[in-house]
Amino acid sequence: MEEKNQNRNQNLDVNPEQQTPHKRRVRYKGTHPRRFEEKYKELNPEKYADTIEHVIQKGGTPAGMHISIMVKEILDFLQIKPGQKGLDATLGYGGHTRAMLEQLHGEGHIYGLDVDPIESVKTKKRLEDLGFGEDIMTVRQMNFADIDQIAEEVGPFDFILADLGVSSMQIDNPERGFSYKFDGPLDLRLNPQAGISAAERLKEVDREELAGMLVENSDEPYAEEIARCITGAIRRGEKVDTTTKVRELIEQALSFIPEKERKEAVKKACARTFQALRIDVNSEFEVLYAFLDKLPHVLAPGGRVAILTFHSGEDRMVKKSFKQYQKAGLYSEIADDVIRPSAEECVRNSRARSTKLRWAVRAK
Ligand SMILES: C[S@@+](CC[C@H](N)C(=O)[O-])C[C@H]1O[C@@H](n2cnc3c(N)ncnc32)[C@H](O)[C@@H]1O
Repeated sequence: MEEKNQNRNQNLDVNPEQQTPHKRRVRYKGTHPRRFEEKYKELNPEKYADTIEHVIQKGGTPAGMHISIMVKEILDFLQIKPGQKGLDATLGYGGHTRAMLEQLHGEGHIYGLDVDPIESVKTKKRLEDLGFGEDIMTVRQMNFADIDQIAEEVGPFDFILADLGVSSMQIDNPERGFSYKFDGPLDLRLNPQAGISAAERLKEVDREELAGMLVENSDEPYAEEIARCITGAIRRGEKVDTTTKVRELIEQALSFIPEKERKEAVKKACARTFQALRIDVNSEFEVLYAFLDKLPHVLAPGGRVAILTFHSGEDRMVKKSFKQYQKAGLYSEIADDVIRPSAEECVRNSRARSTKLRWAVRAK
C-alpha cells in the first residue's frame, strides 16, 4: 500500500507539461461477449473485411451475410440480356439479385421479393448503396405464392429465380429462433409479423400430429419419441418456448441411444426437428405448390426459370411440376436431371452441399 502511495506521489512530482493525458481504461467486458452483435464482428462487414475473408476461406459463412450458391450455373442458364425484366422470388442477402442486375448493364428491371420484413429492408439499402436504385430494382415484401399479383402489375418476366429456404442471416440470428445452436425464442417465422410462432404451434398439436409433421417434413426416424417428449412436457405445464428447451427435450427423448452415438444422433435430430417446424409454421410446401402452379403463366414466351432446393421433398415438387407443364406444352424444355454445385463450391461454402438446381424454359 505504501509503495503504491509513493508511486502516486512520484507521479504528482512530474512536470505537468511532460505528463501524458490520463486515459480511462475501457471497461473489461469478459472473454465471452453477451450479445450476438458483439460476438460476431463480421456482422459489420464494411468494418471487418479481414475477418470476413478469413471465415470465407475456411468454408464458413460470416454472420450477417449469405454466400450465394451456384451463381455461375444460374447466370449461364438464365442468359440475361440488357433490357429484360426479371424476378428474384427470394431476395435474401441479394447476392443473386446483384449478379443478375450486373447482367442488365443498366437497362431493364429486376423485382426482388422476400417475405422477411427485417432482412429485405437491409438488402434493399445494401443494393442501393451499390448503385442499384429504384430505376433498375424494386424490392417488395411479399410471399412468392402471390407471384400472379406482381405479374399482373408488371409482368410477364423474361427470367425468374427462386432460391428456397432460409438465409444464413436468418439462421444465425438467435432472436429468430431458427437454430438449435443458439439460445433464443422458438419462433422460426420468415415473417415474424404474421402467423404464429413455432412455440405457439406446438401448443396446438397433439402427439400424433407432431410425429406426422416430423416424418412428413424431415423424415425424422425418432419422430414418435421426440413427439411424445415434447407434447408430454407441454401437457405437464412446462414452457416449450425456447430453442434450448426443444434441444433439451430431444436429448431426453434420445437418452436410450448408447452414449458414444448419442451426441451425433441428437445433433441430427435437432436439425431435422427445427427444419420440420420451420416448414410447418411457414407453410413452405403449400406456398411452393402455389408458386410452381402459377409459374408458367407469369413467364414471357421463351422466359427462363431456375430453382434451387435444399430438401428432397421440395425437389420432388419442382420436378413433378416442370414435367407436368412440359407435357401440357407450357414448358418447351426442362432440366433432364438435377444439377449439383461443384465439389470446389461445397468446400468453399459448406451450406451448398445439399443444393439441387432445376430449370425450365417457357414455350414460345
Ligand atoms: C436462401 S435465401 C436466398 C438468398 C439469396 N438468393 C442470396 O443470394 O442472398 C431464401 C430467402 O427466401 C425467403 N423466402 C422463403 N420463402 C419465401 C416465400 N414463400 N416468399 C418470399 N420469400 C421467401 C427467405 O426469407 C430468405 O430470405
